[in-house]
Amino acid sequence: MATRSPGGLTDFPTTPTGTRPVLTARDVRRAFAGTVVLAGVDLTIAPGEVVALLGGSGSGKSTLLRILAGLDPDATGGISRTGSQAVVFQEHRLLPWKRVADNVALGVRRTDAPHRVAAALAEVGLADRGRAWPAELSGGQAQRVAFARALVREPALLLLDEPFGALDALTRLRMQTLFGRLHAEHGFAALLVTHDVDEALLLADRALVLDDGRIVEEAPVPLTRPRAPDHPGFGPLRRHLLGRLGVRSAPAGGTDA
Ligand SMILES: Nc1ncnc2c1ncn2[C@@H]1O[C@H](COP(=O)(O)OP(=O)(O)OP(=O)(O)O)[C@@H](O)[C@H]1O
Repeated sequence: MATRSPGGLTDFPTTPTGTRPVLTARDVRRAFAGTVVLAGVDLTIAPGEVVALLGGSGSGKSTLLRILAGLDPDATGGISRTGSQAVVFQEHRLLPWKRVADNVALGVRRTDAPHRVAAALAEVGLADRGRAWPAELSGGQAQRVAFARALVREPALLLLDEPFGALDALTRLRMQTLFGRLHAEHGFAALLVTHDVDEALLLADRALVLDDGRIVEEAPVPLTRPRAPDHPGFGPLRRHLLGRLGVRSAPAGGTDA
């Protein structure tokens, strides 16, 4: 980020529970060749909080996530982070010339790495695939490895850019369940970029809608977990969020914006 260093952001507020946020972003702006994509975005994520970022195609979700991940030096604004973070993209981004365990080990530099890599692979249900090559995995398995590579860093914040977007419907559902379990066990915070309102309602504590370069909606999702896709509490929230996304009717399922 161009304008402020993390050390200069000590005046940023605490969360409603009084804890220090894992991420605070203030007045984030980005334009490409004179076209404004982000026109001043503010965002605070509390420890353990899952925030879904919804928005139409081209609304700037991935741009914002890349900025928050520190991958866009040309953006402006202020960003403050507490703790480590890890990113999972829609594509697994595994190195094809490294075995699965070695890919996961890229996330960790400590001397107990082999033990932690094995534990992370077990957590995503791939304890026996450490010696496999990425090309030998299904799409869903490869994405599990991407999650293991992120988990092994013990992140305070996971930044997720459509992590289930390339998977078939059944695998996607399984991965959403896995995410819910990992979140319950590890307590990381997450920013989940998604097109899918139902995915946001299934996984998030709060859903944001990005439109015209700004956060135009911030809806708490105060539903108990575990949640299922047919959760009775989804209806009004789904209709509300779809309305904010400019979608009039809200058929059950298939709610991609
Ligand atoms: N490196 C770049 N150079 C030029 N324009 C870009 C660049 N990256 C993003 N954009 C533009 O910024 C806008 C927002 O893109 P972004 O990928 O952030 O949207 P998105 O909400 O993630 O979209 P989708 O849901 O379709 O992935 C788009 O108009 C896109 O063309």
